[in-house]
Amino acid sequence: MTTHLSSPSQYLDLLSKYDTWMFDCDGVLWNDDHLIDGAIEVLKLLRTHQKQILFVTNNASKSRKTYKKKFDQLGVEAHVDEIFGSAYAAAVYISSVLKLPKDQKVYVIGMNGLEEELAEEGVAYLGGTDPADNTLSFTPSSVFSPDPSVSAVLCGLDLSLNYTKLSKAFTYLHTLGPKCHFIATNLDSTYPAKGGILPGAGAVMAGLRVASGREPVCVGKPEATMLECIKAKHDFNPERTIMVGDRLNTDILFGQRGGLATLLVLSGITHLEEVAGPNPSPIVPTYYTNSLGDLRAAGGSQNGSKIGNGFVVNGNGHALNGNGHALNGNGHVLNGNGHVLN
Ligand SMILES: C[C@H](OP(=O)(O)O)C(=O)O
Ligand SMILES: [Mg+2]
Repeated sequence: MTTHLSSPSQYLDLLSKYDTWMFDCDGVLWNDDHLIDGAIEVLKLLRTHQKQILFVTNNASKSRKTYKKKFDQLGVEAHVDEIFGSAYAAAVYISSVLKLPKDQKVYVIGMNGLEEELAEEGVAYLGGTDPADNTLSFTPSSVFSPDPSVSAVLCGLDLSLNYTKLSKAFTYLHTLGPKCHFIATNLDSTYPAKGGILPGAGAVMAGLRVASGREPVCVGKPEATMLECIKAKHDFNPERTIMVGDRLNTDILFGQRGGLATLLVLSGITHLEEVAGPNPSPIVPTYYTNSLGDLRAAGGSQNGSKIGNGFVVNGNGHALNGNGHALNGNGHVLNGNGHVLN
């Protein structure tokens, strides 16, 4: 059973319940470079309450360092060691879980964020943003001769996807068979962009999955690898940790599998009907609300200020009714001492 958050006291309750707040990025903090209204204020509110903040994104287009620049540009306080992306998770997986021998290489379908994280982890790679692979001209007669040192194919969001990359990645998977690891940064079918949605990493690698007949190992949400990367760097109590996301089959499932509470926001991929019915998803978040900005109500917003859901709140964070009387979480009118008026 999920709880729809709608009153200041419910948001306040969330603040007291959880010490560690893990945030998905696309669809929660921003859509492309368009900040979600109130996101900055809520993150500041959480930091003033000494909450542990972590960012957990499936978007493999940027490295942690490049994400830090995006946070800075958007005015969102974030520290590199708080940022976990699927590009980082993929590099750690290859170096520390697969323990790919140093003389072996990874063929990459992906962007420079993925290459930066592989390089940081000392993983040799080819493909990716190499100009020789980023060409639209292809000679179908010639199947290229694979690099004998390649023993893994890694696929992530690639805005420059083309047939050359697809055919090279396929050739490694097809000729080497099970000896060639097939790894996906994430399988998101789409991602939220300003004004709509666009094909995600899952769509980028669909052709490779069909042609090779193989399913990749996914390192991004909802899989555990990302949480293992976080645990390797940060201590936190799962029982007092909440994962905030916009996609049920990645963010919310990731939280559930990690034993975390989950808060779904409707500012990205998921629509209200998928959580409130009439035919809700079997993936049920602990809580849901319209947008991260709704949590401003937990901060004792300035008297009379509007918050998410259209509530006007007083200085104690209590919503006001049409006559300016404060209400509790159940909508009962409170007296000046916060007691319910009979
Ligand atoms: C949508 C996803 O990013 P996230 O929502 O995990 O930040 C992605 O860009 O594939
Ligand atoms: Mg998202």
